Amino acid sequence: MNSHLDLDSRKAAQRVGLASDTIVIRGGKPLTGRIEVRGAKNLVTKAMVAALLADTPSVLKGVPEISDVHVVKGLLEAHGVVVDELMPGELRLDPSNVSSAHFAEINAHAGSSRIPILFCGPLLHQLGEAFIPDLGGCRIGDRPIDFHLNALRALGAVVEKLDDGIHLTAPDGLVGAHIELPFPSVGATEQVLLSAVRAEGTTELKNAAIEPEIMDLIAILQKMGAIISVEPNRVIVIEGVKQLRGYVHTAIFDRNEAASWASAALATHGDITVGGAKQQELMTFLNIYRKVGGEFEVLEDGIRFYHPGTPLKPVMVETDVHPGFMTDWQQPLIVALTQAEGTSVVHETVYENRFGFTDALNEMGADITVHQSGIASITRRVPRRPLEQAAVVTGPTHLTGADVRVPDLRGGFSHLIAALAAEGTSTISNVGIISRGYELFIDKLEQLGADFELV
Ligand SMILES: CC(=O)N[C@H]1[C@@H](OP(=O)(O)OP(=O)(O)OC[C@H]2O[C@@H](n3ccc(=O)[nH]c3=O)[C@H](O)[C@@H]2O)O[C@H](CO)[C@@H](O)[C@@H]1O
Ligand SMILES: C=C(OP(=O)(O)O)C(=O)O
Repeated sequence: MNSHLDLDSRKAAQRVGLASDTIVIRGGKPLTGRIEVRGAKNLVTKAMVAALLADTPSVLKGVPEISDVHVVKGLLEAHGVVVDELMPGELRLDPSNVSSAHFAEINAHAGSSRIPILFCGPLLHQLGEAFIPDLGGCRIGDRPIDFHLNALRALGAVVEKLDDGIHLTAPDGLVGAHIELPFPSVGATEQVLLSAVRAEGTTELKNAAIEPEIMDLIAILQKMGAIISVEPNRVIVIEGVKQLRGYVHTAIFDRNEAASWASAALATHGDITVGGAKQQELMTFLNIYRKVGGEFEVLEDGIRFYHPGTPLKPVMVETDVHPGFMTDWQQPLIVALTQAEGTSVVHETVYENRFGFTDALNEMGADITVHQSGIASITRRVPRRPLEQAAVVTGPTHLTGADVRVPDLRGGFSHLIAALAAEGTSTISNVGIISRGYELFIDKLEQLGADFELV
């Protein structure tokens, strides 16, 4: 992360109630107990943007206390949307008085999250122009926005690059188009949905992403009055409508947070019930969890994940778009794999630089080798991508405490788990970043019996 993000992460930490940016963990104690997960970071933030498309207020339920929500709230408010918290986790978003924002106000959020790029379509519909600040999000690869901009241009937008962001106009309004994404990008699919939904005419999107969070966004847009059909083979057809109304919606649970706590249970020999987790959206994760030797029990209101006490087994994992194994799940799982008996291979096929966090794990005693150009294998299912990487994890290894600095959201969570599993004391700095996507994680660690202090 660059220093700008570090500063942002410190601000984020304060906003979500973290008194400190550094945590000292005394490891070697299993995490046990129950915690709850609420709405997904990767849906809630987009649902908040969708509210901007309506002419009446929306109510979003299950909103987690994470810093990315604060960033989007700030951007919406800068555009005149009134955001009220009706009760904890329930936001009312009123777009009745949408107006242009001062660039300084928007720019205050530069480098904080990736969500600002999704304001393009809604702002073009509401105001006829959009200023978008430079994006943030985890530095796990180049993260270009070419698919977004090409899709917007296909719909009729004119994009002008500025020194510190982009400016868009749509002189003839947005008009439906045929768009094919080079890769089923989550963000670019959402970009097309949020832009085409009020465009004139029909848009056909090929090679669309179909993550559960995208399906939830489509459900929200349908509640608002949109006509969107999800067809076979990653095709989404959007018939533009003139007007949309507000929605009332409970966000899909955060499957990435749930999978992270599941891996924490395995890595620490623990037993964690994740309230709010559901089986269907985690099916691919649960298969790998079972292959590694982790046990789980699907409950009415959550899933219990636990280490059965028998040795863990190595696995081969290929990250992929949905319904594949999500790229955001590999980092915490790799900590558990350091305890498996044998050699695991994790192929990262979505991002080109997502194993930086393994350096700190090696400092703690793990045996992980990253192959920057990936590894070919005849047993591979996911086609090789030019920029992919692979991590070879040999276990079991004895982890001992170390001083580490959080590099990004998921990598940071994996450092927390490693420190909790390790013998001795670890000092982890820059933990504010973890608040981007893990609601009240300090409280949850406390609930699960972790031995730590904030300094
Ligand atoms: C806020 C949010 O929802 N973040 C998620 C979203 O990120 P995000 O929406 O940014 O991820 P994408 O699916 O767009 O990115 C996938 C791949 O496509 C590439 N790409 C993307 C857009 C583009 O214009 N050009 C391009 O080349 C990216 O560099 C990456 O290699 O999906 C990712 C993949 O499931 C998750 O890891 C992130 O947690
Ligand atoms: C990469 C992630 O998020 P973002 O796209 O918000 O950076 C993530 O959630 O792991």
